[in-house]
Amino acid sequence: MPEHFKSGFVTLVGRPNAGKSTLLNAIMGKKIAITSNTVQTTRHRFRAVYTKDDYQMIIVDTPGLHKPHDALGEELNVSALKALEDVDVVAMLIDASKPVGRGDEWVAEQLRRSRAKKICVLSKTDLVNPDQLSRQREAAEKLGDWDAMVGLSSETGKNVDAFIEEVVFLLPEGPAWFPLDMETDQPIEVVVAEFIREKILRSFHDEVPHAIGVQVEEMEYDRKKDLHRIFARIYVERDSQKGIIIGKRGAAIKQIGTEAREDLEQLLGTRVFLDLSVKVKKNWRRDENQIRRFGYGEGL
Ligand SMILES: Nc1nc2c(ncn2[C@@H]2O[C@H](COP(=O)(O)OP(=O)(O)OP(=O)(O)O)[C@@H](O)[C@H]2O)c(=O)[nH]1
Repeated sequence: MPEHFKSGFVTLVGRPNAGKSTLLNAIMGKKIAITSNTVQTTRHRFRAVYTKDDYQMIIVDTPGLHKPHDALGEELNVSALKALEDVDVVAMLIDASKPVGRGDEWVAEQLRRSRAKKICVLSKTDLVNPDQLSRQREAAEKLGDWDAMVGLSSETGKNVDAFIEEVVFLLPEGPAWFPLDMETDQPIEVVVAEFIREKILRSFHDEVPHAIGVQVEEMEYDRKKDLHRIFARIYVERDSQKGIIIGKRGAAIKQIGTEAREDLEQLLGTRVFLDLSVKVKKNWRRDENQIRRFGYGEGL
């Protein structure tokens, strides 16, 4: 290990949809976290490990802070607030294309309790012009006492390196906390289930928004065929939602399967056989045990 190796924990916070998961993927240079336009996509407190010759950055992606409506919502809030404790750097993302509002102020207020170094990230700069960006910068400066401020686009990659440099600058010296070749602390089954859930969120938007949970029931690798066989179950809360997910003559679920398989083949680096089934489980979101079984919220 080089003499001045740096290492530490970084957490990404911000209103739902601010672009936290997309930034995490941009840093990692590959898709690890799922993203979608549906707010509150992220249900896990998820760690990604980014290691280079002279530093290791452990990025904690948190479910967005928001007002809880049900048990799942409460779990997510607890995750988000916990993520602020015991980290070295907090990066607060503010969507450059949306007016700074009460939601951002509330998140910034929560940050004051944290002793971590603070970076303000103006995200999605590809969506605004320079004037809009500088107005946003002024509004963001008023929100907190920042150690650094970066405007970036995870979509185009602009300034993602500059953000990484700022984080590394603020990290303390220390040894690597995780194996050098490790990229995430999630069991592979959880990552696979999340990739499937992403496709459902993207296909249906608001029709079955948060009522779905995905669990991998079985996953095996066939070495001879270089093929993963994955059996996953999609849980919904109502019969009508089951009908929507399956679609006319199974068309919708087939489409989800095709899209998920493409991503999974990239993730796993093998061919994938994917079997999806749908099951109704009434009110699972009010059932803390079921939320933990899925591994959502703080259950991990
Ligand atoms: N144009 C543009 N869109 C972006 C950028 N970053 C994220 N997005 C989009 O913004 C939406 C939300 O991004 P996410 O990364 O899922 O946001 P999040 O903050 O993790 O969301 P939650 O899980 O709800 O907390 C997605 O549709 C992304 O594609 C960016 O740099 N430019």
